Amino acid sequence: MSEHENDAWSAPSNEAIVLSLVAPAAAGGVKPIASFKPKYTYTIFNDEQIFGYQDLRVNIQFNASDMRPHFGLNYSKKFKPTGDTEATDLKEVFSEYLPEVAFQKQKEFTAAVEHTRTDWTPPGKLTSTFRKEDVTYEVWKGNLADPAVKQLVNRIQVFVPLYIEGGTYIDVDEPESDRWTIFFLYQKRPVAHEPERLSYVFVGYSTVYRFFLFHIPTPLASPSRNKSVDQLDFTEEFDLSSLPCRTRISQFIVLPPFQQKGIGSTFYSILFQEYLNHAPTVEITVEDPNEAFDDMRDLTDLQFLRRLPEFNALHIDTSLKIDKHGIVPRNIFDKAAAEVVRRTAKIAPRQFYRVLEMHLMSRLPESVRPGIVDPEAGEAPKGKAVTAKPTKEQEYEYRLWQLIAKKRVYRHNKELLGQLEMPERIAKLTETVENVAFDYARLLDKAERRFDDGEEEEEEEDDEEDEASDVEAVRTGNKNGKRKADGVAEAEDEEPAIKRRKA
Ligand SMILES: CC(=O)SCCNC(=O)CCNC(=O)[C@H](O)C(C)(C)COP(=O)(O)OP(=O)(O)OC[C@H]1O[C@@H](n2cnc3c(N)ncnc32)[C@H](O)[C@@H]1OP(=O)(O)O
Repeated sequence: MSEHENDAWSAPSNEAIVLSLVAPAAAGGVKPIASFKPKYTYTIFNDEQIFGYQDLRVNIQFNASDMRPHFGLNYSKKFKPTGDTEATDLKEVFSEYLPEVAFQKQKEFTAAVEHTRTDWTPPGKLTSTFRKEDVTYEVWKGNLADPAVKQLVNRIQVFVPLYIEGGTYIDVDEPESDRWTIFFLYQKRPVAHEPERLSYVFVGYSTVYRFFLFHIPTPLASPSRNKSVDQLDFTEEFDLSSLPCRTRISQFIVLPPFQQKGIGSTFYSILFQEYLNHAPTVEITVEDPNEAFDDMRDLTDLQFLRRLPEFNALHIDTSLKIDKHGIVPRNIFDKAAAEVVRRTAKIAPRQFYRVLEMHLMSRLPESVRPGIVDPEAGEAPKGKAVTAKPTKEQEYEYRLWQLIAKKRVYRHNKELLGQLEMPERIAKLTETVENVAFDYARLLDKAERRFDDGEEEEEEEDDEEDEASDVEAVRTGNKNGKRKADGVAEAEDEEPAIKRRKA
């Protein structure tokens, strides 16, 4: 087949697939509430192209409440098989991603939507309610071992490959499925033809996994955690869920129609609060976050930490004297006090110390505080007031801040650094810390704009100190992605790799 003919029968899958949330219509049948396109389809279709149809539309409808899916196809012409070439069997392709119920007849789907129980509620337990723009949202929490939770997860997992780059399905049948907690986020909106009645509309969800901690960190947060697994008496009956654990947010999705409204940030804060109050959780981590999630998390963590007086009390000790050619002092800020805040806040070390750096940077005198300047483009600082020339003391404070950042960046990239010659290292570290500062300035600017507009009122390392001086460097650096800016994308924490199994 010629390239031209091939093109005539190919459709971009990101365009051809249309997802929609539907609800019962007043006059019978179903009506769409929201329609949206996938972001990624490369794990499903080579080159994100579907072969064999003209005017193709793949309609994946979901009953907005229980998320029962329906798979439908529309096209004007289908390619007639020639030799080994035939149209992609779309039903077969999607049967790997959608549960069987999706392939029932449209009539059956419509009847099921029409007959959704009026008292239907999401599975699990209602844990939180909040309002945004006069709309009520509810967060429901359930365990994957609950069949109703499992059924709903099976229906919505298709959003993972469609919206999370590199995201994989969770194995709903794994023997220890009870280690998964699922948070469902729903909107409650009035039914069009019965305004006094409210119905549920699915907005997003998050999956959270519990890792048992085999080594209990010190100091212990409470005497009840004063056990390691070796010390437990397995002849006694005990509740495994009471063991100290690290809680990891694995997948987190807000569907496109609900994005950019502050809903994701609120949902994340609710999850975070849930585990702050959960005694066995020692640390809350996130699995392989992307940049959008990182931004949302940085701003939310910063806002949360700034509410803690002990965090606000952390400062750069400008009385410290540093020797240009000596080692970096240990206590440019009070490390012991910071560690107490970190453990109380249950934030993983790398995330906590990044947010602390960002906060300390925001407290630098304006004359030396990095602004939103692209160090590569050499732009002028955006919106930065023209300030007086910094004093020597101010410059010294800024140098101390740089040392904090350089030390952390260096430590996280030690192996790579070892491969560079000293002059190259110095240059790379300096450049990377400039990029980190640029990224912090970008985030602080967002934080200022977001938290000043009243939006929030709606809401209810190892001990080893390296002796790196500030003349050392990292190999990689990317000005916009902080993970890249910090060099190697290292794991946020260390834990047994027992979770991911593709269904
Ligand atoms: C661990 C993981 O799973 S990583 C993968 C994360 N998930 C994905 O990438 C899946 C697809 N994407 C999503 O699900 C969502 O986009 C998320 C979860 C990343 C973010 O959710 P959202 O609800 O859009 O977040 P939220 O609205 O709080 O913040 C996003 C933006 O809206 C802005 N915003 C915040 N509040 C408001 C508001 N009230 N009005 C308008 N905009 C707002 C924020 O400042 C932010 O701006 P930015 O894009 O410049 O950073």
